[in-house]
Amino acid sequence: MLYMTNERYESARKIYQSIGVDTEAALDRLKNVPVSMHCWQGDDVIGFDSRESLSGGIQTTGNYPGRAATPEQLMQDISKVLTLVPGKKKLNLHASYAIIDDGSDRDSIKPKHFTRWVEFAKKYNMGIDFNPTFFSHRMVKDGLTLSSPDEEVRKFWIEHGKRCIEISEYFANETGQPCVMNIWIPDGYKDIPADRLGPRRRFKESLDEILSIPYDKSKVFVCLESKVFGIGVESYTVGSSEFCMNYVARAGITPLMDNGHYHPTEVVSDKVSSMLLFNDHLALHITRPVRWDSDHVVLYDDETREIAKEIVRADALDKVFIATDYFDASINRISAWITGMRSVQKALLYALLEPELLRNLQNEGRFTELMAAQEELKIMPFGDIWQEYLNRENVAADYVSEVMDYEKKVLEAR
Ligand SMILES: C[C@H](O)[C@H](O)[C@@H](O)C(=O)CO
Ligand SMILES: [Mn+2]
Repeated sequence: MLYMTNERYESARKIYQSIGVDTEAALDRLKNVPVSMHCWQGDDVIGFDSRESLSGGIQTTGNYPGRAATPEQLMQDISKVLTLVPGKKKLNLHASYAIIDDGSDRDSIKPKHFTRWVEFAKKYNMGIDFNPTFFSHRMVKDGLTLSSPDEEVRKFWIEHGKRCIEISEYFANETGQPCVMNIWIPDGYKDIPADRLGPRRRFKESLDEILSIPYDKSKVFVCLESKVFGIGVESYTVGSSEFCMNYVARAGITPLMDNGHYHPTEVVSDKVSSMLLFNDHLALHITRPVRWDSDHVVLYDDETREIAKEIVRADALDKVFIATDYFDASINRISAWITGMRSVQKALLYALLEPELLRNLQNEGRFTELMAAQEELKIMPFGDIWQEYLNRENVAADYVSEVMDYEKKVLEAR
């Protein structure tokens, strides 16, 4: 890896200054933007409660050695990742990562099943975000949870949702940071359904029941995540985009957009501005969809940059809850985490370094110059500013050798 000196930063700073961009302001802002890191990259979304195989139309492919199989191993791996990711982080947990020793099930989990996660988060000054887990469980019947025609099934999952709100509030109280609690259900049908309204009506009523419990809305931000289709659930998804957008608008909760959950030519970057005009907050799951898969490791690619640009241009870094969501078991999982987290942060830095000039060119109808300027920006000395950020955060640029060393010493011994 190339070693870059401070002189390179100084030179890059001046180049950005010449187009009206303050790199110091960008670096100061970036280090305070929380990115919520999903815990489920470390163990292929298996969790510690039911230990059932992964269901819900999502799939982790690959068999790279070293998967975290216990809470201790997962915490150990996350600790390693945290040393190699700069900036402010939150920890994003699924309910299936409860540490249970008393036979409790998902409809009866309690804050006490997460005390070790709270201790862990506090150690690293992290807030915790949370997700009820409506998959990989015996009470998923015919692929359905909150929309099931079976009342017993619905009741079970409604209780799960309620318990998760209580746990979210506990996380917020313990960490002193708000908890973003995201509801996503996998419910849907592989083939053409005979009734599309019924499941959606039942889902709506179930959500109403979950949200009927009192909770502090300044501490817990309940979100609803839509999806277009899942693996084996190709024809009909109960929690479609239209359903979720209408529901959040009516219930006053927060929309969550996962950029792997739309038709392949739709882009979330184009949706951010519309959502921000009508919502106080917007939550994002940043991922990288590839053909049928919604969950490849996030890269520093065009769409990730475009999403970041839209957030920054709208001056919405305080309104958008940014989280990662992907899982890859075909490569070193620690590296997958770091690559994805750093990619989001690089995209945010790129966005923070965008000159105001671009907007002016658009408003003045100078589209030829706008296109040329956007192309030129791509070859600005961005890498030197990123390197400076890593230096200031005391994080090594070359994470791969550290990860390989960890693989040899820790992962291979599992
Ligand atoms: C673990 C899931 O990926 C996650 O909770 C959900 O957000 C999703 O994106 C399902 O496709
Ligand atoms: Mn998601």
